[in-house]
Amino acid sequence: MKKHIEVVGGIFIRKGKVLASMRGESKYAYVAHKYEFVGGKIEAGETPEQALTRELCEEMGAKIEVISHYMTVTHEYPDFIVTLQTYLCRFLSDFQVLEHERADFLRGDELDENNWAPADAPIVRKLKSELADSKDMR
Ligand SMILES: Nc1nc2c([nH]c(=O)n2[C@H]2C[C@H](O)[C@@H](COP(=O)(O)OP(=O)(O)OP(=O)(O)O)O2)c(=O)[nH]1
Repeated sequence: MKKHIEVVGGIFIRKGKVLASMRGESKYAYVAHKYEFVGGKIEAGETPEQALTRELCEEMGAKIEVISHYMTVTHEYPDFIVTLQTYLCRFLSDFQVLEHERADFLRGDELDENNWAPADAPIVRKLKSELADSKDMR
């Protein structure tokens, strides 16, 4: 049976642009050099919010506020199954790109699900349509 992992990702929107962090090399080719939401695996005993706060400190040296749940998807990869919970967040401090290959703030019209980890595609599509439609997301 495939391993099922629980992952949390933070969605940071600034001036209508979404933070997209690019993973570097990976033993799984389908996520290598793809954009993802900054975050990682939820450890035993952690809430998703606690995991996000810990991961943002580790990966970006940042303090954050978790605002609200955005969307959860479950996706089956060739080697494992991931349930990815995403939350809208905001930075309470500066941040640095410590563990990713790069990080970019992308406009809605620059969000292309093909550049993202495959599990993220439905979330990227929702963000793209909401950024196009609504001023609330800005
Ligand atoms: N962080 C993150 N991971 C994602 C996303 N989409 C997606 O498929 N994943 C996958 C890639 C990884 O295989 C897995 C997350 O594991 P990870 O390696 O980042 O977790 P971690 O930071 O706890 O790392 P580690 O302790 O295992 O080294 O989930 C996403 O948007 N954000």
